[in-house]
Amino acid sequence: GRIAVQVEDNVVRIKNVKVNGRAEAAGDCRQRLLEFAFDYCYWSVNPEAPNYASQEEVFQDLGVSVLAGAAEGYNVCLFAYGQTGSGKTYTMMGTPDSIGLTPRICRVGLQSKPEYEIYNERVRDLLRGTNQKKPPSLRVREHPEKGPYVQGLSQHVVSDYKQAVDLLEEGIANRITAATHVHDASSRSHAIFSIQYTQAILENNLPSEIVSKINLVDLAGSERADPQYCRDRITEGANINKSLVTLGIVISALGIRHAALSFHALVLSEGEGSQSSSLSGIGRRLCFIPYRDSVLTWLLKDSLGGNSKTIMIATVSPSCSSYNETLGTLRYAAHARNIVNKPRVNEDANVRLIRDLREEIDRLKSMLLSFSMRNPSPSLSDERDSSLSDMVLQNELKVRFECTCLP
Ligand SMILES: Nc1ncnc2c1ncn2[C@@H]1O[C@H](COP(=O)(O)OP(=O)(O)OP(=O)(O)O)[C@@H](O)[C@H]1O
Repeated sequence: GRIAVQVEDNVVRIKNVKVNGRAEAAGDCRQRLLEFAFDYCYWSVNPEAPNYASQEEVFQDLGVSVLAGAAEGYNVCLFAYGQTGSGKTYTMMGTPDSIGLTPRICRVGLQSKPEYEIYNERVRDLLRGTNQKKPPSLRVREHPEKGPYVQGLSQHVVSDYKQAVDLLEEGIANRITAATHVHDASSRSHAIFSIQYTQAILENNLPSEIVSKINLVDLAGSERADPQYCRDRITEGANINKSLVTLGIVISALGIRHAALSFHALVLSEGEGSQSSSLSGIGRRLCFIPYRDSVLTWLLKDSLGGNSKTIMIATVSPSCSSYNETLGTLRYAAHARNIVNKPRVNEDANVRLIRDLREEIDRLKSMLLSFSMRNPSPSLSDERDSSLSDMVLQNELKVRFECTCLP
């Protein structure tokens, strides 16, 4: 078809087909070009074009920041969303001649690698190595601190790139088989590659570990995530892809919540406290985030408004014939930009405790020193001295005990 999309720097423009092609009617104020700005925009239609973006360029912009975030100790999530055939799998996995983000990220270093898919709200382990025709579905549970996780998912330790890529290929092969078992195309399932990135470090001469999680998500085609679906429709029919609809609702709700909180902060700064507190109460009620309405959003809870640095890749077809889908995807992505996450470094709890206790010991020791300098007579300072010395001793014992608990 004709090309309806243009990319210039970080702006995507789409020709409004409802206006273009018609003579400009008097009083028709609809825009001929609809514009969306993002952090990065890539054009990959024609390799000869001067602004053609290669897989390497996308990796340098996005993959490197995923690895940098994980190295700093943050959880990171990168997910691809878009219409069927628009290039999600190409971007996330690539082809043998043009490898995508996931194998490039694996190249740099990883420790263990569960891989699973969500199909029709059921989670299946793609690396269990079972010959069963229909692999069993796994349960999703929620840990009070670590968040949602898949119970019983297999973990695979890898020591080099080849092992990682072999696992990746096994998972992709199983994903297709699993989907055909239930008479549907591969794009009807979401694949999540979860990498546990573990760094062994020495902090203050103590061995410690920083564990961060990288989730690389190749979603099913978004054409079912019609914006006209309302929450009630989710419960209708077993074949509706609940996950993508809920993802859309979660993204919108998070955007609204952020806008409501920003408005609340603005009103507060203008000194209208009582009015603003009732407003924030309404905002909270209106902005309930239905993460648990689908397995996908439940598992990605941290990546959407939680403890994670998250990148959303929206893939679109440049063709006029995909106008509605492309516009829908760009609008979803524009909503997703409003989400504010709260990432924090996953510090080893024992190491943090030891650091606090050591700081306390130093503080008590300096108190002891200044006290004995101010009171040179031993009889005066004896009592105070001994209680401070006791505290120092107790803390030193605690530090020794915590050190023995470290891995
Ligand atoms: N930027 C690109 N350059 C070259 N080929 C591409 C590009 N994007 C996609 N393709 C090719 O187009 C076809 C469809 O892409 P892909 O499988 O990645 O779509 P998808 O969005 O994952 O679809 P589905 O939702 O059905 O899984 C593939 O053959 C892929 O190799």
